[in-house]
Amino acid sequence: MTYDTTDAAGPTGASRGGRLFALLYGVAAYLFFFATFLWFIFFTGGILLPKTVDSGALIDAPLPALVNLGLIALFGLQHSIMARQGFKRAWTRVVPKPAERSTYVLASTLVLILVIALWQPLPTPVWTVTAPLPYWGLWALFGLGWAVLLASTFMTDHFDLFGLRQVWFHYTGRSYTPVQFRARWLYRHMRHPLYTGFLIAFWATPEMTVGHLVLAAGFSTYIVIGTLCEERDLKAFFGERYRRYCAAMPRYLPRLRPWRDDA
Ligand SMILES: C[S@@+](CC[C@H](N)C(=O)[O-])C[C@H]1O[C@@H](n2cnc3c(N)ncnc32)[C@H](O)[C@@H]1O
Repeated sequence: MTYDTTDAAGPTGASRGGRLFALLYGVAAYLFFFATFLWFIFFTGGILLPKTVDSGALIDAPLPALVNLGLIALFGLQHSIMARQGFKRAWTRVVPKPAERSTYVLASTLVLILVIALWQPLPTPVWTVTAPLPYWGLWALFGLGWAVLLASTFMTDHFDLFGLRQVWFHYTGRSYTPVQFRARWLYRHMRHPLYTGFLIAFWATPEMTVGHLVLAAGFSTYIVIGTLCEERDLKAFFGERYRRYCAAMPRYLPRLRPWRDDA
């Protein structure tokens, strides 16, 4: 899982210009992702934008719900395939290793833009909450979900997750070291707080439509499948300690008593 950036010819043999280019590429991919993700939050909440989960033009396609499910499947396939070790080995013959994660981030951003742009609104109401207390409570949960998600990225390694740490190490001539197992803050109470944040944000809405339901159910299904794949990889990578963590801690719902590794 490490790659050497300290050979005699310079980090991975790359020139200073090449390393600077990789760094700028990584930063650009990160900013592009972040802006798109903010857009996705507003899209999901149906806030301010002309095209949201519940509005915008229909494209000329039969069964709009199938178009939406296809978009979510595309998102899932891109995420799952590009995260596999075999794919990474093949892919890094084309893309320099230090920029591999940034390229993943860039590809994810492009697919997310496709989801937003081609999403088919299905505005038939499923539930509508108008009483002030639950109405604002659901909006608060919506905000809480995204906040938990963002905060969780900093509880493992935000900068590694989005490829910045990799291009920075490359730029400064340091060898890459993978992020170690972490169980701090929310991760001391549950295994997947980031995914819990997603689940809360997708389902907490005072106005659930058929289109929003397809979004919430589709992405929730992907999250469950993605969790299983991720855990399989993490057990192989982190070993016995992660197995103990899985055996003791719940996946998505917090356990009050924090995790203690007594081994
Ligand atoms: C999108 S994040 C989701 C993390 C976690 N599944 C969650 O929902 O909070 C996926 C990355 O987090 C890393 N990761 C997950 N759990 C971790 C832990 N306890 N310590 C360190 N890294 C972890 C994985 O290696 C993976 O690259």
